[in-house]
Amino acid sequence: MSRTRQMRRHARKMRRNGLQPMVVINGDEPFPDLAAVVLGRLLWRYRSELAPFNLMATLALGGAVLHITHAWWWPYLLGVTTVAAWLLAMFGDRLGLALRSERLYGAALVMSAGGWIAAVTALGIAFQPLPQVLVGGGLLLAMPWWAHRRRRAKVRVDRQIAAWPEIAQSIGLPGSRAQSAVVDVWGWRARFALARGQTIQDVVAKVPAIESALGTFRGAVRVLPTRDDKANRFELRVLDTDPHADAIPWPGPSVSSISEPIDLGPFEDATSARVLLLRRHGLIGGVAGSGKSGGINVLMGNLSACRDVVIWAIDLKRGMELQPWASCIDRLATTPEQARALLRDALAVLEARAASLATLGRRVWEPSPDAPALVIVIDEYAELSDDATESASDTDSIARRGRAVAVTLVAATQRPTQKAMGKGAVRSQMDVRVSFRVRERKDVDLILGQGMLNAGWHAHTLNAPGKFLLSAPEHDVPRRGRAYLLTDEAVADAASRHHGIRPVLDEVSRTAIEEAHAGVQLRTASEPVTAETAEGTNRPDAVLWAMLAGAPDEGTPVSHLITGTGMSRPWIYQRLRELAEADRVTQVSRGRWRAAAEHAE
Ligand SMILES: Nc1ncnc2c1ncn2[C@@H]1O[C@H](COP(=O)(O)OP(=O)(O)OP(=O)(O)O)[C@@H](O)[C@H]1O
Repeated sequence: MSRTRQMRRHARKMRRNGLQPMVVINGDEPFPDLAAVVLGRLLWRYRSELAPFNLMATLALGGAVLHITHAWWWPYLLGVTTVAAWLLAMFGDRLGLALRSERLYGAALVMSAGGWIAAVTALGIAFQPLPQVLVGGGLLLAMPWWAHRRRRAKVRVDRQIAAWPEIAQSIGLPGSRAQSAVVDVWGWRARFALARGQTIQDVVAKVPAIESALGTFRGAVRVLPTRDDKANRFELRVLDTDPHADAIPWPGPSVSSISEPIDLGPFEDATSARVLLLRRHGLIGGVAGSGKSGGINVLMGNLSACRDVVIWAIDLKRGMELQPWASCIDRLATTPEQARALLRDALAVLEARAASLATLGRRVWEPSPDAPALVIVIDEYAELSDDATESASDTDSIARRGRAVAVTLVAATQRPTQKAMGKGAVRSQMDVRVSFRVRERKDVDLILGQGMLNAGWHAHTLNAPGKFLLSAPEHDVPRRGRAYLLTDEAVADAASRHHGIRPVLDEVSRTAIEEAHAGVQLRTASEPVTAETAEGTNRPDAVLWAMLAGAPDEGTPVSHLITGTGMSRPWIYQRLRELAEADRVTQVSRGRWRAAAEHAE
């Protein structure tokens, strides 16, 4: 056995015994052998950084050989390169190039490398200025590679994983080994296999030692069971940055359907706080300034991106909070009367849907763009129960019976006391509870449910706006989350993007509302409604018709129809479409409408 192999065996044995091997150079050992080993190690360790030089060398060698053996191949090489670059630019995301810039870089690299090798195949490696182009172009294209954040993070993780056997040895978990690792926005996570007899509890007990060995900040390491729940596996999450250190900008909607769980923001371990709202009601609580409205913005950003949800909203703070979403809200109530009418209509929808399901022999309403779920968002619920006390029985019925027919209530309030929540059972029907910071310990039980404070749900200790605890059927342990923050621009941008995809209520629900407005459905021309009589009834359809029938020759602008009826733009357009189909209204000019001549007053 050579001396080098003997030394390596010795070093391995020392490592097994928890000792660091030392390199001893003695006179007998040929120096070049050792230098080659060190060089080999360095090349391997820095292989990612050196990849551009590797590629350049491979291209030079490959080109030189091809020129000698297959010089006539150059047109094929060029063709293959062009197709490969195009495929990469179009479908590179399937190969893990998630960003457009990454795909374009990949395509540019393939095109340059392929173009160069085709040129060398045809003309030879010494043809001027091909060698200069290789070096210059290679260095230029290497810059983005060296600068790429995710690549650098991956290299760092690979090195930490490679060092794991030594770390495991020194913290008393010898024999555990890494199986896979991925880099994410906040850091990295890896799956580990444990040695015989070791348990996940052993690893949890070693978390501070792992943090020290990896050189992270305190609290950066989480140890979790793996998805398959195997007793001899664990997942290690390592955070490079504390996800809750700063406000977290909203990355955009996480859903396109109400049947998917909505991402409210990351938990401290950087996993997403995702929660399903379909067939559930939600309660959002917390003191003024704790971030409730921010939480509602995240919900609105996601709900408005769903083609199978119609959003109604009640905002008795004069629509201050929800007004920016008005273009996506099918119906927005900002006065107690409008709120009462809205809830009455929601109950009518609920009952009609229940009857329709019974007729069809179906148990639940499956939301789709043609039969959307109805989500009613109520900002500051206490104001509703103060100013519209008669609505309590409607909200109660919706809370108790809304689930099967996909009519959902989401209520925000500072303190959901029995008084603030009205007399009914609304609070007890809320399956999703989000608690932002509360003032007093006893408020925890008010928002999250009896006994939650003692079970460790300490919402009174949340220390920054937007931080929350989430209780839902799939979230039964207290974990701190931080809601994404939507700036005013993000709200305006999302509202204008989602405005065009908003669905309207289905036929069953619309008919139910119209029937609930008994006596004030759209009148025929023979029984016209005047603006005065219609206003007295506060019925949007009737007001709309009265405004159209009394419109001047140049028509009434849609903006006036919105203000007059108190309804949303989509609602107005839907009605105008229906009336136009029945030849009852005409569009005089862009955005101006009036009743058809024979119906006008
Ligand atoms: N997720 C968040 N991340 C960071 N900062 C936030 C977050 N949510 C809210 N804030 C900050 O806290 C301030 C108050 O938030 P917000 O208006 O949402 O509170 P609120 O609980 O709705 O208060 P109120 O009941 O008075 O309306 C905001 O102006 C914002 O600067």
